[in-house]
Amino acid sequence: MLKEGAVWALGCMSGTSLDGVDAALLKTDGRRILEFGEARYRPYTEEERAVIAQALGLWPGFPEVEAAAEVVETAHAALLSEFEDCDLIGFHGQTLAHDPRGYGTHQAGDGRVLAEVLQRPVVWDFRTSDVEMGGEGAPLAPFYHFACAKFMEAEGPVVFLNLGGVGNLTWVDPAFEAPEEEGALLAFDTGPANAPINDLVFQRRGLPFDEDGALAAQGEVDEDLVADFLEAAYFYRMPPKSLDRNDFPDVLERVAHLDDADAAATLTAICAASVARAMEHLPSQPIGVLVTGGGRKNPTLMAMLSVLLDVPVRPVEDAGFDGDMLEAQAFAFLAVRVARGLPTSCPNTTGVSMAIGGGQISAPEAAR
Ligand SMILES: Nc1ncnc2c1ncn2[C@@H]1O[C@H](COP(=O)(O)OP(=O)(O)OP(=O)(O)O)[C@@H](O)[C@H]1O
Ligand SMILES: CC(=O)N[C@H]1[C@@H]2OC[C@@H](O2)[C@@H](O)[C@@H]1O[C@H](C)C(=O)O
Repeated sequence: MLKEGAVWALGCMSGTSLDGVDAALLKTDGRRILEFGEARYRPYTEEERAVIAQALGLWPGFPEVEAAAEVVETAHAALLSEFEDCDLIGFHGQTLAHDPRGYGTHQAGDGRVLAEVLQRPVVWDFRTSDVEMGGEGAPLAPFYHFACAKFMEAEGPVVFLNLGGVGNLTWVDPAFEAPEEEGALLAFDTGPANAPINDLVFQRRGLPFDEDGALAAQGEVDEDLVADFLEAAYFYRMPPKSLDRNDFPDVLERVAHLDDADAAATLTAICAASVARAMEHLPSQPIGVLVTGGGRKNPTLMAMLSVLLDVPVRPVEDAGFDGDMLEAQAFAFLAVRVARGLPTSCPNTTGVSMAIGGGQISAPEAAR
């Protein structure tokens, strides 16, 4: 179905912080990054965000989930139709609930709908088969991080740290040759990242996030509270492991007695400390940590990470990448891998029993 060699894939991601949809074009053969293309962002309107938020934690069958799926499909169709052309679309959708050891994982949005609207083949539902095969279903960006490490010609193991609503990291050793699933990677979710900070400043100040970490910078960290938080069982589990956005439901209650600035500082420190704890699991010390996702724009968080980690902490821009679009590019890359029958996860990235390729491919009816 897909032509041979390198193709232009359009990847899109609607992340756990519910801010909007990122979409980016990537030229790739599913193994290497050949060229970066146009990228665009479409924020959700307040109404759209509210519809999605209503469905968080719910599973298919609830009317809230159907309503959220419609919002997700409409927003993606509007954004993706602004792009000139592509060979294939990688559509992540919006995670509403993630419980790999229980109910499974669910990303709202139907790839078949997008294939019809956009008249392009769409790869979607990337996580289900990994969970069915015993994996965590997340994180899935690691195979793309491997390609990024090769692209930047990293001189040793590097860590890609994504600070979105939830944090996740990939340790990758670019010295390995493909097949990369045989040891070049270790990946897992680190802990809560921006989601609790956003929730706090929204509750207390009606703001969407702590811009530039300004509020946290004025506060004092309650170190006992941070240490106590890190006693949660999740931080003692060996990776691979993954989180749902709401896996720490009491995190805001824990800071309820603190004033706004101290609470923001303490939640920011919880994010940094959980990353530091995660680094203890790595096979070897990386030469640096490259930070992607919105958290890299929070100088207070970046400063805390620099203090806690023994290696340089830099935004991915320092290595030539676009930290707002890395995840969208990852799903472009993964879409091509799915179409080519290449694996998208392996035991060291999701804990799946063997390297497997997830995802469904839906072609528009006229092309079938
Ligand atoms: N200037 C800034 N100062 C502080 N925080 C910021 C800034 N810009 C973005 N952020 C934070 O980054 C968040 C968005 O990050 P991002 O877009 O990486 O999340 P996401 O992709 O939805 O999440 P995930 O990777 O978990 O799916 C915002 O909600 C906010 O908390
Ligand atoms: C289930 C799910 O959607 N997980 C997301 C979420 O957001 C960050 C972290 O938790 C990561 O595990 C994952 O996203 C990235 C893109 C991934 O799969 O690599």
